[in-house]
Amino acid sequence: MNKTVLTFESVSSGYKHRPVLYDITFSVAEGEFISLIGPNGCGKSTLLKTASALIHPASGTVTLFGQDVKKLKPVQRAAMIGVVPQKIESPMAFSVGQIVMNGRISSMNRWGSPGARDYDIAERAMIYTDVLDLRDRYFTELSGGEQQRVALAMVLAQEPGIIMLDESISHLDINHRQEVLQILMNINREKRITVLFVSHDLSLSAEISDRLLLLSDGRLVASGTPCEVLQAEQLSRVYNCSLQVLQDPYTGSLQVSSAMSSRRHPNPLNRIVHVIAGGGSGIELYRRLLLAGYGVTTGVLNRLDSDAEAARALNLHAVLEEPFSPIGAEPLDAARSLMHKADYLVLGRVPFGPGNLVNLQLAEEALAKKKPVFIADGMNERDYSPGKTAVLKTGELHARGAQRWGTLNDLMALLAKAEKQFPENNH
Ligand SMILES: Nc1ncnc2c1ncn2[C@@H]1O[C@H](COP(=O)(O)OP(=O)(O)OP(=O)(O)O)[C@@H](O)[C@H]1O
Repeated sequence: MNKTVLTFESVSSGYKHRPVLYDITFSVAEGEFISLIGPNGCGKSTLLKTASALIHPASGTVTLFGQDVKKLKPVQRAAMIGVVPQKIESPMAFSVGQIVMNGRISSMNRWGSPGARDYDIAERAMIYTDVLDLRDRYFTELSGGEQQRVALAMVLAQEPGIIMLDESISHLDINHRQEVLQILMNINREKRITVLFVSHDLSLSAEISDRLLLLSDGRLVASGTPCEVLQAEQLSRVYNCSLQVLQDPYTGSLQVSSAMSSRRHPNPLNRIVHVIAGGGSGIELYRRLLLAGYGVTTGVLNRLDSDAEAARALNLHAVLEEPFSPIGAEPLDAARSLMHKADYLVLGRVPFGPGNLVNLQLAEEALAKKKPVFIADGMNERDYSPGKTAVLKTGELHARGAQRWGTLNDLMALLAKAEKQFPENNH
C-alpha cells in the first residue's frame, strides 16, 4: 500500500472576504500523477496554493506526509514540496547553475554554502532536464521553454516528495509545453515523485494522469480515473456547454471535444488524403489540405507529438500510439484502414527513426492499391533510422511511381493534377 502524501480533510479556503473552496476532501498517494481540472475561476489555483501552504484553510486540515501543513516550518515545507514557478524573476547576474543551486538552499549546511553533495544533486537535476549545457548562461537570456526546464531543474534539485505545477498561466507554445510535461512525467514515473498538476487540457490530463479531480464552483464534484471523471454529461454540466467524450478504440485514450468542433470538416471535393506526419510536419500540411477542400486522416502519430495536438484541434480522424512507444500492430492496422478509405497518401516532412519506420508500409501498400503517393523531399536529412532505411525505402517507392514534392504549393499542384488524371480514382 502506497504512503499517503497529501490529504485535504473538509477544507474550506479562499482569500480575505472571498471564500473559494468549500468542504474539499481527498487524498493523494505516493507516486500518483493527479490533475486538477475545472472551468475558469472554479478554484484550481487556490487549491494548489492551499496545498502548498501559501494560503491557510479557513476550516479543515491539510496534511503533508502525515503532518499538518500549518505546523510545518518553511524550511520543512520546502524540503517536501517543489512548486514549479511559471516565471522565475531573476536579476541579470544569475546563471542557470546558480538558479538551480537555489533549489538546494533548504538542504544546505547552516552556513548556507553548497557542499559536494549539493553540486552533485544540482548537476544531476540539470542533466535530467537537459539544461547542463546552459549552466553558465544568464537565465534572463534563455527562451521561455529553456527557462521552464531550468525551473524544473531547480525544483528537482530540491528533492521534494511532491511537485506542484499550475499550467493555467503558462505561456509556452505546444512544443515547449509538451517538453516540460514529458520531463514531469519522467520524473513521476522514474523517480516516483508525486505530481499535482493544474491543467486546462482535459484530453491531455486524461492522457498523463492516474487520477483527475474535477472542481466546480469551489467544490470537488468528481474524483477518480480519467474514465470515471470524464463523463460527457457531467462535463457538459460543469463547463456549461455541450461536450462529448470519445474513446480511441485501439488505445483506449479519451478525447474531449465540444459539439462545435465535433463537426467534421465538410470535404467539398469528396476526396480524402491520408497524411503520414509527425514532429510538427503535419501542422501546416493538414490545414492547407483542409482549406483546399480535402478530407484529411492521419496516423500513426505519437500521442504527445505536436501533430497529434494539431489533429485533435482540427478534429481529424487520427490514429495515435502511446507516448514513447514504437508503433504497434494495432494502431498500424487502424491507420491502414484509414489509408484504404483515402484517395491519396501524402508523406510529410516527418523525421524517421526505428519507432515510426513502419508507417512507410502504408505508403507501400497505397501504391500497391494504385493510390497516388506523394513524398516530401529531403529524406536524407531527416532519416535517423539505422542504415538509412527510410531513404532506401522511399527510393524504392519513387521507383514504383511515388511522386516527390518540395513546397506545399507543389503538393497542391500535384494533387490537382492527379485529380485530372485519375478522375475515377475513388476508393
Ligand atoms: N489573490 C486573490 N484575492 C482574491 N480573490 C482571488 C485571488 N486569487 C484568485 N481569486 C479569486 O478566486 C476565485 C478562484 O480563482 P482561482 O485562480 O483559484 O481559479 P482557477 O480555477 O485556477 O481559475 P483559472 O482556470 O482561470 O486559472 C476566482 O473568483 C478569483 O477571482
